[in-house]
Amino acid sequence: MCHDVVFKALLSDFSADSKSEPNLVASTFEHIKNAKINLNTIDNLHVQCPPPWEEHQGAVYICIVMLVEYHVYQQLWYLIEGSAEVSDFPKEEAMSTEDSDVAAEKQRINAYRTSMLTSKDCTDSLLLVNLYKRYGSYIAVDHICVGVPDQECFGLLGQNGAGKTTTFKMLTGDVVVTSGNAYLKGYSVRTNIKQVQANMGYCPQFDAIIGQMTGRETLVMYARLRGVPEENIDYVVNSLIDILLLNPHADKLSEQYSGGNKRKLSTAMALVGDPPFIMLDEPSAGMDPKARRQMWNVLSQVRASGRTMVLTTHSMEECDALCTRIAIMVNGRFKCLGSPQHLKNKFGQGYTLIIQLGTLDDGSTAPNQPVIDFIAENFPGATVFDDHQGYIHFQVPDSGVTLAHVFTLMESIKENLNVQDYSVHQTTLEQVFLSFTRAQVQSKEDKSKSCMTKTCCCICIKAGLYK
Ligand SMILES: Nc1ncnc2c1ncn2[C@@H]1O[C@H](COP(=O)(O)OP(=O)(O)OP(=O)(O)O)[C@@H](O)[C@H]1O
Repeated sequence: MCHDVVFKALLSDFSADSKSEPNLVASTFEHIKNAKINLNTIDNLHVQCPPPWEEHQGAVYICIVMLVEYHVYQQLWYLIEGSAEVSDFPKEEAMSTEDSDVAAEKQRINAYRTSMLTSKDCTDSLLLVNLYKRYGSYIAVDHICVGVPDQECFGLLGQNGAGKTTTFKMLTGDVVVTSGNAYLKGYSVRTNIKQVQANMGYCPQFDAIIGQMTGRETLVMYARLRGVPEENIDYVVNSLIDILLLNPHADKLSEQYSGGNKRKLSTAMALVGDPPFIMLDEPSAGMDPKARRQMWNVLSQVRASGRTMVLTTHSMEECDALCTRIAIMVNGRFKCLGSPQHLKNKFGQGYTLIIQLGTLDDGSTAPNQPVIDFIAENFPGATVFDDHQGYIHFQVPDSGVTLAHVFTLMESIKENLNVQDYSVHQTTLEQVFLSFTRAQVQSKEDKSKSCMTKTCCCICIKAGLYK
C-alpha cells in the first residue's frame, strides 16, 4: 500500500490550488478529512505501488535513445568486424559472368579505393564499394559497386526482394554493412554515419510519419531538425506544400491522409532543408497520375538545381522520365547498368509491332491468319505474343530490319489484308527489366510470406514453383 499514490490520485481535482509542498500536504489531509475518507477503506483499495524500476524508466529510455541515436550497436559491430571492409571480394566466377558495364564500373570504383577516396578528390557524390549484406545465410546485397556523380538521378530497379531497400538502409545506417563500404560526399557509412545523415534526405518505403501531427507541423518540425533558419521555415514549408499539391490537406492530421498523400508528405520530408543528396524509396507508390507527374517535375527541378538523387521505383515510365542512369538488381547483384536508352539498345530484342485488324461488312473482325502469315514470311523470326480482340502483337527481332523497312511493308499490305491501324515500338524498358528479373530467387522468408494458404501451395506446386 502506498499512501503517496492515493494522495496523488485524490489531489488530481484540486492540485491547481496547491502551490507549494507544505500547502500540498496540508490540503491533501484536509481533502481526505472533508471527503470523510477512512484510511482503512483506502488500505482495502489495494492500490499498486509502481515497481522500483519504473521510477527510473525515463532514464532507461533516454539511455536507449542515446544508444540508438549514436549507433553504438553499429559502431561495436564495425569494431569487431572491421577488417571486412577491405578483405571481402566477390568470387571470381561471379565476376566473370558479369555484364561488361557492371564489370567496368566495378573496376573503376575499386581503382578509387586506394587513391581517390583518401584524397577526397573523387567526383562521385555517392560511392558504393563492394557493398555486401547478409541476413543469416541469405545474401540480400552482393558486392555492388557504383559511383553516382553530382546531379545524377540514379534509378535502382529490381523486383520485390532484389535488395534495393536493404541497400538504402545500409546508406542510412538503419542496418549494418556486412562487408564493403559506402561513401557519401567522402564520408563513410561505417565511421561517419552522422555526417552521411546530415547530407542526406530520405523518403523511406513505408511512411515514417507521426499520425497525430498535421502535414504542416511535420514539415516545420523537420525544417527545425534540419537547421532551416526560423525566419525561413514558413516559406520553405509552404513551398513544399504547394509544389507537392498538399494544400488541401496540409492542416489535417497525417493519420487521416490517403496513401498517396502520405507519400507526398514523405517526399516533402526528404526535400526539407535542401539536402545535397536525396534517396527516395518508391516515392510515387499510390499517387494519382497528376500528382505523379507533378512529383516528376519537382524532382527534375531539384536535380537541375544541383542535387543528386537515387530512387527505386516499379514504374518503368518513372525511370524513363527521371533517371539519367539505371541499374537492374537481381538477387542482390547488378545485372546491367547504364542510361535507359543504352539499356534498350543493348538488351532490346528488336521491335514490337501492334496491328489492329479492320472489320468486315457483317461487323466481324477481319481474319488474322493472312496477316500472321505475311509477317512470318517477311520478318523471319517474328513471333506472335498476343492476339486479342482484333489486336495482334508481334515481336520482331532486330536482325538488320530497319524501321523504314517495317513501315514500307506495312503500308503496302494495309488495304489488301484489311489492316485498320498499326504501330511500331522500340523494345521498352519494361521488356528489358522482365528479361532480367526472371532469374530472381526468393529468400526462405519471402517464400513463406508469399505462400500462406493451402490453396496457394497447391497452385504453386502445380505451377512448378515449389517441389
Ligand atoms: N531483417 C531481415 N531479415 C532477414 N531477411 C531480410 C530482412 N530484411 C530484408 N530481408 C530479405 O532481404 C531481401 C531483400 O529485401 P529488400 O527489402 O531489400 O528488397 P527490395 O528490393 O527493397 O524489395 P521491394 O521492392 O519489395 O521493396 C528479401 O529477400 C528480404 O526478405
